[in-house]
Parts: sequence; C-alpha cells; structure tokens
Amino acid sequence: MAALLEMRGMVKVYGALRANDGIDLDVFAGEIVGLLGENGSGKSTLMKVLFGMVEADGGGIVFRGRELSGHRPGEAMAVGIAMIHQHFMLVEAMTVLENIMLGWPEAGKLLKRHVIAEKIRETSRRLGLDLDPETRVADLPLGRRQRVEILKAVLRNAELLILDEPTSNLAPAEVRDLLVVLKRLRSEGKGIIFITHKMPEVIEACDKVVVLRAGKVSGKAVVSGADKAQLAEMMVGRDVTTPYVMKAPEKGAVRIGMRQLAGKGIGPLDLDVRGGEILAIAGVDGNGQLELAETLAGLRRADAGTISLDARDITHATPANRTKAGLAYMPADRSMTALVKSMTIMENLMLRDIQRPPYSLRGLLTMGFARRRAETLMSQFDIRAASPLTKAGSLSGGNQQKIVIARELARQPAVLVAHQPTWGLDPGATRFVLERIIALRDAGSAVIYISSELEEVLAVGDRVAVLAGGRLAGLVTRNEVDMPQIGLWMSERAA
Ligand SMILES: Nc1ncnc2c1ncn2[C@@H]1O[C@H](COP(=O)(O)OP(=O)(O)OP(=O)(O)O)[C@@H](O)[C@H]1O
Repeated sequence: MAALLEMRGMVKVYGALRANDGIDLDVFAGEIVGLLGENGSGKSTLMKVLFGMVEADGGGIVFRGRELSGHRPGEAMAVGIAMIHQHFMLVEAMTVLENIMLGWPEAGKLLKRHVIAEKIRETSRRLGLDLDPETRVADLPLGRRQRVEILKAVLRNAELLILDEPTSNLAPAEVRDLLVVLKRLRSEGKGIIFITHKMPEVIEACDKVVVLRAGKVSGKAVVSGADKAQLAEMMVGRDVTTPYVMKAPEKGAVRIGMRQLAGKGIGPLDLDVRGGEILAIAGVDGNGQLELAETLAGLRRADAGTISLDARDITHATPANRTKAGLAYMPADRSMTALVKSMTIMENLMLRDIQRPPYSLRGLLTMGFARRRAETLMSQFDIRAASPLTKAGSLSGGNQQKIVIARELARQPAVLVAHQPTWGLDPGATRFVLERIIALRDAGSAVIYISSELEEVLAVGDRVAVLAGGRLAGLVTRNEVDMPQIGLWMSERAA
C-alpha cells in the first residue's frame, strides 16, 4: 500500500540555522504518527512546510500520489490536509455552525443551513465529539473548541490531520477524550500526525513515532511491542525519570497571604504561603485557576478581601508595583501575554527591570551588561537561538516559554506565581524548570504553583491544595496526600 503522505529529504533553512535538515516522514492511511523531539528540534517547521505556511528549501512531498510543492494552506486544505492549531481560529461570539460555515464558504453556497447542522450532528455523534451546532463557541470549554476544529477538518474531507501539541493546554479528562476521538478518526482511515512531549499519550495513541533532533530524524519506532524504557530514552535522550530532590522545607515568615479574597470566579479564599515553601494548587482547569493567578498578579480586580506580600497590602497595587514589591508571575499562556514577539530575546529578558540598575544607571541603559546577562540566561536556560538579538517570535514555542521562565526566575522574586509553567516544554526542559523552582524555594522564596498536571503538583508541592469552583476544596501537606481524596476534591463543584 502506498503511503498517504511521503516527505523526502525536507530542508528548511533560517539564516545559518538548518531547522529541517533532510527529514523523511511517511504517514499511511489509518495511522497515528507521533512526531517528537526536544524544543526547537524542527517539528513545527516541518508541519508548516507540509501545510504550505512556509516554503521548503529542499526535498519533496507526495500526498495521495500527487506531488505537492510551492503550495499555500488553501491548496493543502483543498487536497485533504488539515492543521489543528494550538490557538484555535474560531470566532467566539458565533455558534459552532456559524464557525464551520465561515471556514467552509463553498458549503454555504451548496447546502442549506439545516443540512449543514444535520451533518454536524451526525459527524459529532459518529466521532464522539459531543457538539451541538447551535452552541456559542464562547460557552464551550477549551477541549470542545478544539473538537470544533477537528469537526471542521472532517467535514471538509481532510484525509490527513496535523495536530501540533493538541494536549498541552487540556485537562487530563479532555486529553483522554481527544485520544478517543483520534482513534476513531484512525479507524475511519484518516492519517494523523500528532506532536506531543508526553510519553503516556504516545503509548496510548500512536502507531509509530518519529523523533527529531536538531533538524534531523534521530530515531523511529513502532510503538506496539516497543520497550518503554528504550522508547523513553529515544524520545528524551537522557533519563528524566528520577524523582525530584526536595530538602525538608525551612519555612520562614509568611510572604504572600490572602484574606477572604474574592473576585469573579474565585473565593472567598484564605491562604498563606511562607518563604521556603511551594504551595501547589491542583484542580481541573477552569475552576478558578486563571482567575486566582491573574488576581494575584494584579491583572484582575479583587472584589473583596486582601492580598499581602511581605506584610504589605498589595490588594490594589498595579502589576508594575507588585513586580517592584517582589512578585513574579508566569502566566499559562506565555507566548501570547508575557512575551513581545517583535522584540529581541535580550529585550524580553530585561522587560521587567529596564528602569532599574544594573540595566539602567543614571538613566542610561547599559547595553553591554544587558547582552552579557542575556547570553548567560540563554545558556543557563538552554534557550536555543542564534543570538540574544534574535526576535523572540522566531523561536520555537518551547524556547519562547523558556524566555519568560528565565526572566521571572532570574529576578529571585520574593514570591513566584507560576501557572502551568511547563506547558509546551519537552521533558528535559520541564525537569530543569521544576528544579529551578525548587531552588528558588530553597533560597527562601514563596511559590504558588498552579497546574492541572497532578504528577507535577505532587512532585513539587510542600502542601497541595485543590481548587474547585473557585474555592479551596481541600488542603494537605505533602505527607498527607491521599490520591482518592484529591480526586474527590477535584470533582467537587461549588454551587
Ligand atoms: N521564522 C523563523 N525565523 C527564524 N528561525 C526560525 C523561524 N521559525 C523557526 N525557527 C527556528 O527553527 C528551529 C526549529 O523550530 P521549530 O518551531 O520547528 O521547533 P519545534 O520542534 O516545533 O519546537 P517546540 O517543541 O519548542 O515547539 C528553532 O531553532 C527556531 O528558532
């Protein structure tokens, strides 16, 4: 049987960097191929070339027996290739049906609205998407929005679906549902390319894996029957499975405190986090995590209650004043909200401290210092780019995340609020970041670590709290953690 997709010797060069350096990739109909590799190894670039978003500098693509070159996304879609983006291209104010018609103008000309609505219902039932054509996208949780994109692709007769880290911002239950949907698509004969950094997802859903390193294929394997340890070694290139070392906490004074804190979607909350302590907050996404993080960072108003930082009331302080007071914040959606893509890596790294020494002395920017500092942070945090003067937006997703993480950690903040700090990071980078956060705690900072990844929460939390419906459903110390209890708390919903 001929492959659905054959990519041969793909090359894509950016200046001196060979982002893709002779990559071969085959996908058969009815096959899920895991595309893996560390941050910056060239996965997204290869997919952008395939989908016609960037032009290759070498190599050839054959899709369903026909050569594809110099194409644009419109042509890729017309021949049956669909790309499900990480940031969904949906209009929130419109319904599922309207969004689907919007992205499929030909259908609007040929088919009546109720016929399309029926097609949506039928396809949704068949694939287990649980979507109603009349629901407004704004009312759908993230996982369902992604399914609208999948539905759109299937209705337009896509034969190959590209999913670039589709699970990175989904809650565990949504991930399970997505994998079920992907398997149904496979059984209907679709080819799927699935980019992920998560080993369990690969084992659960993929038929084979292709691993990239520095723009080249560094390994290939059939998943069934493969030795898990070998697969992990091939994917990660080093052992990242040893547990984190957590010294017994040396708890200091309360560094951040909340009293009856309430706002839209949260509270009232009473919490204290001491220096030398990590409070990990678990919970199913959408239970007030974002609201809590943004209220602490000063991006949302608290309607009632107080927040204190090192005994100073910061409830109504601006984000900039909170930064000055020693608060660092890593938002979950770093590439959209914490990074200026048109600025250089160096500029992004100094963004928070630009008016203060040592960056600025008597009003003069000390560029030499800024550059040296950027070089040091880039090497410490393994931010892969040609130079500190490279534009942040041209970096791979994971490397963009690392800029924000490096900037916030390097400030040695009194308090760190980290929301899903490892989204989009490869296993090696995840480990590094968690170790740095633990080091920050060991140096006396207070950390609030918000994540829907239970494994991480349990690995780093000195205490573990569960947020449900915007309130604390439970709070235990590390030694008291009882998994069934945590699960129960997570499923609690405040009325
Ligand atoms: N437009 C661009 N200009 C310059 N360099 C680029 C551009 N796009 C990508 N690169 C570089 O190409 C390399 C591969 O990036 P790519 O986004 O393909 O990696 P990735 O494997 O998808 O990584 P991640 O897991 O972090 O998303 C990176 O070094 C990146 O900085």
